[in-house]
Amino acid sequence: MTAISLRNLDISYGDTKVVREVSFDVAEGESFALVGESGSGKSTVLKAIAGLAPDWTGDISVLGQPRSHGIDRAFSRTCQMVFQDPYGSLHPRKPVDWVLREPLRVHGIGARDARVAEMLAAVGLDQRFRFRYPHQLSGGQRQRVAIARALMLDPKVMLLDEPTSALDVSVQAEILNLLKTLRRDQGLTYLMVTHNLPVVSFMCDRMAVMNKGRIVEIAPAEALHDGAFSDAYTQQLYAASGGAEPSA
Ligand SMILES: Nc1ncnc2c1ncn2[C@@H]1O[C@H](COP(=O)(O)OP(=O)(O)OP(=O)(O)O)[C@@H](O)[C@H]1O
Repeated sequence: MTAISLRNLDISYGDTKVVREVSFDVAEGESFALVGESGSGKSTVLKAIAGLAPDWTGDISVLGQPRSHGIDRAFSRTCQMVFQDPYGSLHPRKPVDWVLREPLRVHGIGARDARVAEMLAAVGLDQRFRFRYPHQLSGGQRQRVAIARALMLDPKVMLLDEPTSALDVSVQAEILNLLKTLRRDQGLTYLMVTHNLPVVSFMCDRMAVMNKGRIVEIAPAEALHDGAFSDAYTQQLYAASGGAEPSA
């Protein structure tokens, strides 16, 4: 089954169109990367899927469910987003326990204690972390909490926006390994934005390359082993990265 389907997606901020005619499918269970230079529109595509981009046209569907404009509760149960800066999804004055329960409260779901314990364990945090505040956590621990929060509603699709680029290199590897394990154990589909080709090589099955708001090439991640890309822009990106051997 197709997990994410985008057709002719155009996205604007005011009068400026920043994403043009973007179409691709991500299969269920697949890990798919969106790569490209800064400003090419990668994060904006994720935001539109998550309902955070105000002005878009085209078709977005997740697991066969079309996305409407604005807040879509049913949609957010199946599809959750993790941001580069985990502070974005953690309330600075609330403890981890509160942060993890919040999505359940919003959706009126019970069995909260057990779910909090289960998700903390799934991201490798001990139960004592429930009572810590975001400022008492390391960057890697904050990102683990943000991932646990995203998983609280048992989503099938995760939108990952540079989930490790704000972290130290050794912590990046830990979080990438965690994401890999969670994908396998929870049967998740990933759509991941990154500018880091080694991360694509380590984490992803396929990648779409964006340049100035458009997709210029969709290729299997294996192409990163020998740089066998058909598009000139992709070849340039590959050369600029100095190759793409896995980093973790
Ligand atoms: N809230 C906003 N208002 C106006 N323009 C925006 C807004 N957010 C992004 N843009 C513009 O949209 C374009 C695409 O931005 P986007 O963040 O999607 O790029 P990106 O490829 O994810 O870049 P990066 O890798 O730097 O995050 C850029 O020109 C950016 O300046």
